Parts: sequence; structure tokens; C-alpha cells
Amino acid sequence: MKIEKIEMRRLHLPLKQAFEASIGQQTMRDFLLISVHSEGETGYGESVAMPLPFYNEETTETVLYMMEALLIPMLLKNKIERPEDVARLFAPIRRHHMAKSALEGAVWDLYAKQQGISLAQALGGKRKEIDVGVSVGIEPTVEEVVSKVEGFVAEGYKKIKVKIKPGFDIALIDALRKRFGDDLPLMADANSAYTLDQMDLIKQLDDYNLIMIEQPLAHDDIVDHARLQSQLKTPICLDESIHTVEDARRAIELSSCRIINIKVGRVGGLTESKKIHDLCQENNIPVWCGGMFESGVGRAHNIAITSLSNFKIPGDTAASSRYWKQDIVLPEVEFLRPGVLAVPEGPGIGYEINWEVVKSLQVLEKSFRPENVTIG
Ligand SMILES: O=C(O)CCC(=O)c1ccccc1C(=O)O
Ligand SMILES: [Mg+2]
Repeated sequence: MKIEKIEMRRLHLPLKQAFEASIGQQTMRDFLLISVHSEGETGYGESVAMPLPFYNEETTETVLYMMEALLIPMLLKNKIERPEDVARLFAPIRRHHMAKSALEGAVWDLYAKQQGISLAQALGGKRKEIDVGVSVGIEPTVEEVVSKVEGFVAEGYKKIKVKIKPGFDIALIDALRKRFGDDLPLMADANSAYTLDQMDLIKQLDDYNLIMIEQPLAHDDIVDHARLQSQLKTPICLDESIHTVEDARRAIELSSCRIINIKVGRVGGLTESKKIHDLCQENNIPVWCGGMFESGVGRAHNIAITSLSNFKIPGDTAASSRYWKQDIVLPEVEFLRPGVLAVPEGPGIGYEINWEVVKSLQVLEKSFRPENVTIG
């Protein structure tokens, strides 16, 4: 495929409600929408980096810079046959996974559209429907989280993930179990808010039948997590610590976790996501798809990858209405049945862009062609 033009738009999409985690508060999604054009088709991708580097090291600005200085020129000046070539082309550049992933995702969408198949099919996904959960932020009081969870349980979400931090953990989980019983599929995500010194505290969480505890320890650790996992019945799930299939292999070898959260952006794209999925499958490690408050475009990519068979646990990919007054895709991402999303069967991501909404939200628009870019 000869890529003729790449467009980049920066959008400011306000969240319906502020979202708090141990790593900070979020009120607005500041992200980049990528369009890749070739032979009359357009593929779309989304950069999931946050405005500030509190989740990982990337930011909206570092993604903008890497794309403009290197990644977009490289993509326009080189010949791509298949989406997997994009990962190979970008491989000499260390990290910047979210920047790479946004472009690679757009090329995957484009490729699927050119083949006349869905993105899920292009990735080898078989599932027609996926179960989804919801990630619930920290509130000023335990009661407020319980009441939020009440709403999401009523909507039919198949998994409830609550954010925890020291001082907002045991009492929260205890209150949720008291209110909803032992059968509610419940998990906690700490975003690295604890250390091994708090082993006794973390062990108290072990008595609540949680599906998993996500990333309790340092964002770059797999050694302490192995020590912690050996002391817990509850599976540990790694999010921040896994950036590549090699990271996943090492974590599996060390028994640092029993579940892996695959975020397409964090691992540099769909090609790497698929590799991690396959490795985990061979090792009986179930995976699930984490969210980064994606707009409908990133959400569609998440739905497509979740159609692969080892995505055995409901992901964070909730419906558009959980986040936005109005999403940037048509139709919006809606439940087929409570807690269930359909995997689109149309070409590519299977959603159209709502350009009226995009134009109303965009704060920057840039266009790149092979003849007007230079690498570096
Ligand atoms: O609803 C979502 O998209 C997931 C929200 C979420 O948990 C999250 C959002 C931003 C950064 C990190 C995380 C996380 O999973 O740790
Ligand atoms: Mg997480």
C-alpha cells in the first residue's frame, strides 16, 4: 500500500465526569486522531497518551513530536505491504509505544478496509460479541463509589474494576462485598500505589475473592510482584510493567502475575498485542483489554482485538455513554445487550467518524504528504 497522506488532529473531548486514580485526576481527554489515506480508503487510529506522564512516560506533546519528526515521515517514505511492516519499520526507535501504536492502528484499519474485511477478522479474531466491564474511579467517600457501582451493576456491566490507593482500599472493597455479595465480578487497580513494605495490608485484600489485583507495585517492576504473587491466592494482573512480548515472557517465567492486561497503546500496537495474546495463550495466562479513556476510534480497536480467543476476562471498554456526552464515531459504541458489545462486521473498525463532532473539538490539524516531509 502506498500511503499518500497522513492527517493528525488534536482533540479536546470533555469527560462526562471527572475520573480519579492513585496517579491523578482526569477531566478531559486530550488526544490525537490519525487518518492514513491510500487508494481511496482511509484508516483511523488514536493516540492514548495522557497530557501528563503520570501513567507512563509519554504525553500528548511527546507523541506529537515523535510523529512529526520521525514516525510519520518514516511511514510516508517507506513501502508498507502489511500492517506488521509498520512495527518492523518503527522497531529501531526505542519506546514511544503510544505514538507508534496510533499510526500502526490506522494502518491496520486501512489494510482491513482494502481487504474488505473487519479489523477483528484481519487480526484473526473469531468472537462476534464481547463481554465488557467498567473501571470506576476514586471518589471522596466509599459510599459514593458504592453508589456509582450500583448504577453500573444495574446497567449490566460484566466486571467492576475499582481504583484503590493506600487509605482507600480495604474499607472500599469490604463495603462493596457487603453491598453486592461475593459473586459480583470485582477487581481492584492500584496503579503502582503500594510497595512490598505494605505486604500485610495487601494480604487483607486476599480475603475478598477479587478476580485480580492490578499493578499493586512499582510501574517498572516484575521482581517484587513475583514475591507478592507467591504470597497471594488472588491473581496479580500486570498493566504498567508490560511493554513488549519479551516483558510478558519474563513476567511469566518469574511468576510475577497470573493475568495480563493488554493495552494496545502501551505495547506499541496491535501486532505486539497479538504476540502477547498468543504467548499468554500458550502459557495459560488469560488476558483482557485495558482502557485509556479512548474515544470511539480507540474503543473500536479495543473491541477488534478483544475478539481474539484468549481475551477471557471482560475488559475496560465500556460503552461511549459512560465517558462522553457525544462520541466522535457513528454509531456510538452501545450495548447489544447489557454488558455485551457486538464486534462490528463491516470493513475495518466498523465505525464512521462523526466529522461534525471532530471539527467542534479539534484544536490542531496537520497534514503530511511524502513530498513535504523529511525524516529527523
Ligand atoms: O475506562 C477506561 O478506559 C479505563 C480507565 C483506567 O483504568 C485507566 C485510565 C487511564 C490510565 C490508566 C488506567 C488503568 O487501567 O490503569
Ligand atoms: Mg491499570
